[in-house]
Amino acid sequence: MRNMTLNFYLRITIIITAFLVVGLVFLRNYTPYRNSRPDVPTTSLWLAPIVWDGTFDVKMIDNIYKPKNITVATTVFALGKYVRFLKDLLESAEQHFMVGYRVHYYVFTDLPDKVPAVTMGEGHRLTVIKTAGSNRWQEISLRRMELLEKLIKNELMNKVDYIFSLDVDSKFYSHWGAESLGDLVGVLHAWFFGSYRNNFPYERRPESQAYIPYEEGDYYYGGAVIGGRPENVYKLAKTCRMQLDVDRSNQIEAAWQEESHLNKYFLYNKPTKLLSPEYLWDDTKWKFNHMKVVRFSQVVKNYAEIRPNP
Ligand SMILES: CC(=O)N[C@H]1[C@@H](OP(=O)(O)OP(=O)(O)OC[C@H]2O[C@@H](n3ccc(=O)[nH]c3=O)[C@H](O)[C@@H]2O)O[C@H](CO)[C@H](O)[C@@H]1O
Ligand SMILES: [Mn+2]
Repeated sequence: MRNMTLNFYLRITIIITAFLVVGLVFLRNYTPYRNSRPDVPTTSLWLAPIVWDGTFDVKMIDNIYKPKNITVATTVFALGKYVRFLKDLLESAEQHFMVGYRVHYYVFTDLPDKVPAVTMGEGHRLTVIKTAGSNRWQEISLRRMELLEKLIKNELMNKVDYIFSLDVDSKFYSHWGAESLGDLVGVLHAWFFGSYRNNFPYERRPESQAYIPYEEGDYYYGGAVIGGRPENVYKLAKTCRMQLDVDRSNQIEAAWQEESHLNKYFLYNKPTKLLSPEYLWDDTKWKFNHMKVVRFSQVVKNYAEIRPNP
């Protein structure tokens, strides 16, 4: 008799435990309101989403964006020896970048013959734009703002839905889709994410238009990824170009060229969407636990060998 009661209580306990376990698993996996990434900030202080793996559902995102039939223009600058990065960048982009959406790459180069023939996926195409080279890498990097401004004004405005400008010395390693789209998009620089703002390498000389005082600043944004709607990217590129012009006439060049001006711009014109360092990693960097996936990364390069000047 005593054994039977014990058995009975044991069974009840097993059944209740089973219900609890199933319930907890259900809550963890199926509650749409759970915070799936408690280990990282997923919004900025102005409530712009910060895109991390686990914070979005690709299928839901595609259901929203696919019917819109959008076109994403993507600019890449490959001047001088940097043309060698095009092959890997474009081939990996064709595997991972905006697959299933219309993409129009614009490759700016002084060496059009060296642009590799890469097979484009459906709806993807590429236009080469011949551009003058320079013997200063700083000049090449910062002139991107001016050329982007012109391209948008002459070609892209009212024609494409979104724009990305990407560094060429990079490679895609994993999915980069419509979750990255927004009105104005910036990326959190891998090396400075989580760092105190007085450590950010903003331009600190008040004589420069890119100046940011130590007590200001939200994030340090990478210059390698800029995105958004054409009218917003146009305003950004034009403003940065004008600030670069003022600096030039005052014979001052910001610490990190157009990246410094971009950071100043984003301080006063907050991006509406922030991409986590998953979208701009660095192949040389040690990975933290919160980095579940690397989508796009700067490849290892020998600066002395590849750049036209030190
Ligand atoms: C990861 C990241 O955020 N990188 C930024 C950083 O250093 P980086 O070390 O990434 O700069 P970089 O040498 O890659 O130059 C930026 C880009 O300019 C182009 N280029 C440069 C030199 C050259 O000879 N030919 C050529 O085509 C190319 O598209 C390259 O990707 O700071 C730069 C400005 O100082 C830019 O803001 C970069 O975007
Ligand atoms: Mn780069």
